[in-house]
Amino acid sequence: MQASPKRNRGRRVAVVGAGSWGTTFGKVLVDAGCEVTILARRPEAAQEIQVAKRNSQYLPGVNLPKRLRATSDPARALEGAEQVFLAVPSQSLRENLAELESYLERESLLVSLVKGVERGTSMRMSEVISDALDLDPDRIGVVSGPNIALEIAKEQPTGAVASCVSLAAAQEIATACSGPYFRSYVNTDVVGTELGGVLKNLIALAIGIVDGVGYGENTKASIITRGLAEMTEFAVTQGASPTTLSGLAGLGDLIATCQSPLSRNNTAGRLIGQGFSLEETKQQMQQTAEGITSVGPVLELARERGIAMPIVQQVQMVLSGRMRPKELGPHLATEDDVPRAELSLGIGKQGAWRRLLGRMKGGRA
Ligand SMILES: NC(=O)c1ccc[n+]([C@@H]2O[C@H](COP(=O)([O-])OP(=O)(O)OC[C@H]3O[C@@H](n4cnc5c(N)ncnc54)[C@H](O)[C@@H]3O)[C@@H](O)[C@H]2O)c1
Ligand SMILES: O=P(O)(O)OC[C@H](O)CO
Repeated sequence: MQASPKRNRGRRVAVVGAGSWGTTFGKVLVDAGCEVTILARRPEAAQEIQVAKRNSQYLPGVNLPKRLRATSDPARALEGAEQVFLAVPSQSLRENLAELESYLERESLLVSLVKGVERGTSMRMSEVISDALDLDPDRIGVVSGPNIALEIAKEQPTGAVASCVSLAAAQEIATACSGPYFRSYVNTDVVGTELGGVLKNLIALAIGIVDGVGYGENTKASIITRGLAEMTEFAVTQGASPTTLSGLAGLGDLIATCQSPLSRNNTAGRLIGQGFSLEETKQQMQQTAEGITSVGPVLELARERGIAMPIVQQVQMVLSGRMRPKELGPHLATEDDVPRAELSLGIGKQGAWRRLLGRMKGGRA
């Protein structure tokens, strides 16, 4: 299916959040042919996008499309919007939803662009949406992939995955956000698509840390490779399909985030690796680095499922000052320090890879 702006003619959508991703995604949707209004928290931000077609704080030097509208009035932003894309920091999604609830159209799809989990509940964002708005899962979608905002704002081509338990809804979402430089594929694995985006941030923090220390490509390649195994085992125990983790929303995003100096998670890790404290790092960063808040809830879920995540665990220890950055590496030894087969992390009797391999041996996978 060749995406064409014509397919989206008359399709009204809204984007909540006028930061780097919300603004960029608004442009993606306009260039895909949709009628788009961004809901900005600050009236001045809405005014700058609406009038000057700029977002100088988050996307310096980028000219936004003339047809992109912005407002700070939720009623105007959400009126007639058949899809509402959410691009606010994960820890603020619930409060944003509470403010928006009374303005949402009855049939609208809610689509998370957010790559974090909620502290306190450890919920993924689709779960937060469902919990906060009591929506059926077939009205909740996710878009995720190797999507560094500034590159896309400059119209550099990329792909993403639009996911919903309803394939028809996933296709509607993918159609809305497929245009000349942004191509969306579909799947129905919301858990895997969402967790790919959450977990790659944690591995990107690790990469930033070792980069800041001055370690080279062997260390980084080992962390990326073992990090993907760790991501996959975790996601599969949460109900994801392993194939999603080897697609755009998993491996694809992992590569982009670990390689790009534009990544905020990678940048935050690098500052910590260079010797800045977590507090100093947060002060220097003017934007959202979701991995910093996701690391605790992810490790909590991992503990509940009886799986270990050695790299993520080390990231948490470095962030909390319990491990020196230069000690972080692909330390994949388990407590008993027994060498393991490469494919299996060999952790926990219920390890997902172990089950998967068992099924493969039995000819069922
Ligand atoms: N920037 C990217 O390249 C990119 C790409 C894909 C996904 N994402 C994800 O999108 C989400 C948003 O990221 P971003 O890069 O746009 O962040 P950002 O820091 O650039 O912008 C966040 C926006 O949310 C708004 N906001 C609304 N309520 C808020 C509140 N209570 N507290 C703080 N801010 C509030 C801010 O005003 C701001 O406009 C994150 O989960 C991120 O992981 C970002
Ligand atoms: O800048 P980051 O680290 O939040 O990463 C941005 C996107 O998630 C990359 O796909």
